[in-house]
Amino acid sequence: MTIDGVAASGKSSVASGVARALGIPYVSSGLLYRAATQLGREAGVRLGDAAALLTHLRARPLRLEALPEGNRVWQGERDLTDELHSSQVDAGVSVVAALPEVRAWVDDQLRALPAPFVAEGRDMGTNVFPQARAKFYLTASARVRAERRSQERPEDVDAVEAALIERDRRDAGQSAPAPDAHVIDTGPLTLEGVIETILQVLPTPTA
Ligand SMILES: Nc1ncnc2c1ncn2[C@@H]1O[C@H](COP(=O)(O)OP(=O)(O)OP(=O)(O)O)[C@@H](O)[C@H]1O
Ligand SMILES: Nc1ccn([C@@H]2O[C@H](COP(=O)(O)O)[C@@H](O)[C@H]2O)c(=O)n1
Repeated sequence: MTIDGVAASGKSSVASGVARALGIPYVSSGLLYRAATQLGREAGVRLGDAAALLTHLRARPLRLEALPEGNRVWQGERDLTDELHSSQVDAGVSVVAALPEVRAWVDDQLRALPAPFVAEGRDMGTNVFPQARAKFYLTASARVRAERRSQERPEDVDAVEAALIERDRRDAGQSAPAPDAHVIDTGPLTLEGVIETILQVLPTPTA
């Protein structure tokens, strides 16, 4: 199944909860875009330079570890995960994610993972796993999302809201609900409420 949605709509928290209830892993595609961005920044590669970025990424392959409590990204023995949710990465990641070559690099890694799993991101239901048996798309107002996200960032809520709106604008080309997705406004719901809503509409597995 797939869970897509706008920035900070609750995708990874919800995917983790749903996956745990189902006893399967979840995979956070955004982490791979974030890792590509962070590694490009570190190496001084211009973020819009797909060829230079991919040469750099292919020389040091990444591994996405689909832990139920939170995915982690490794490069060899180095765990990059805790560096990937900074405001600097937030600000650069949409440039990297707009590159078709980087999208193909991420999609290949996701499609190589052993099923079943819950995939979360922007285009999981539309592009990467169009055959998924259940698809969800999470939304909430920018203000609600900023109030939640500002608990996790040093910036104030207005600055967080402006950054979320800008990231949504830049991501709009690859972030849309699949025609067969259930769209859920998480604004009035608790995290547990969103997870429960999804579990209730999941189709029963057929024999
Ligand atoms: N329904 C909800 N009610 C209250 N808080 C929520 C809800 N959903 C998510 N949150 C909180 O909002 C914050 C953002 O959630 P999360 O990181 O899961 O979003 P995301 O869509 O994966 O974000 P990003 O797009 O930046 O990766 C977290 O602090 C999470 O606990
Ligand atoms: N399927 C996806 C997932 C992510 N992106 C890009 O990565 C950024 C970070 O993703 P988060 O889920 O961690 O917010 C996001 O802003 C997109 O630019 C994507 O393009 N496709």
